[in-house]
Amino acid sequence: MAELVFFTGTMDCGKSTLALQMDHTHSTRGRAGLLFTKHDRSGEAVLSSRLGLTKSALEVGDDLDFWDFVTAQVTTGRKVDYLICDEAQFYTPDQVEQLARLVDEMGVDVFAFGITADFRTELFPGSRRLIELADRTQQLQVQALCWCGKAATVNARVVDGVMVVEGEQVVVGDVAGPDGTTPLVEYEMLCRRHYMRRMNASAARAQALSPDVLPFDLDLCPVPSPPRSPGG
Ligand SMILES: Nc1ncnc2c1ncn2[C@@H]1O[C@H](COP(=O)(O)OP(=O)(O)O)[C@@H](O)[C@H]1O
Ligand SMILES: Cc1cn([C@H]2C[C@H](O)[C@@H](COP(=O)(O)O)O2)c(=O)[nH]c1=O
Repeated sequence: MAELVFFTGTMDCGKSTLALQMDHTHSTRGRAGLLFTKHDRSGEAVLSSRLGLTKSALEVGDDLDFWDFVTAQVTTGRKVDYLICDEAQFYTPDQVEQLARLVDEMGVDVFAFGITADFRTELFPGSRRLIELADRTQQLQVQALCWCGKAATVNARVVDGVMVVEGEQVVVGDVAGPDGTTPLVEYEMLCRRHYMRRMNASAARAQALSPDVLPFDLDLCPVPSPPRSPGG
């Protein structure tokens, strides 16, 4: 029975690696698949893992109709057993519905990979529809960690070193601005507590070094006595 599965987790938890592994596993058993991605950080029409593996893929534009595309392929004699859909948070809800239809009416397995929520902790529209429609939503096993050591659950956006909670929903990560310089937009995975306190790693370091927050318990931190005057 074909399935629509949504593999999810924070950024940097191994989703694209798993996407490439699943493609490998299925294709080496003679199954025919198509790979799709959208706004991969390595560029257009490529599915890349931080572990270094990359594979060419079809870039998903907002006007792509998965149903029309795949049924056209099948009509011309191409076998399509499964789809690998990376960065699926960026797909439109309509596209997610087309994927579900391919599962139900064409028996095509759809393996979708993506983050659920943006840097404001709001669901991406594509991810919301996937959660609503998937046969299974599976959390990846390798969790990213917050700087404090706890499991990270939130993708925070950091612009020029400072965590922000306002801005465009879609900004591909780890890129300099259009002029190639600033602002540098990065993402940092945080636990909820530190996200709520707006405390990413550099803010925590700055606070630890600040004299304003040095401990003020006299037993733990005695005030040094003034120097004794000679002969006094
Ligand atoms: N040099 C490395 N050695 C081992 N694992 C690495 C290395 N660099 C990144 N990783 C692992 O790669 C995973 C991120 O891979 P990727 O598939 O690109 O993530 P995602 O698609 O979820 O953003 C993380 O689990 C990270 O621990
Ligand atoms: C939180 C958040 C992320 N993005 C972008 C940044 C990356 O390009 C992708 C996630 O890719 P990954 O393979 O899971 O690392 O999403 C964004 O555009 N907006 C956000 O709020």
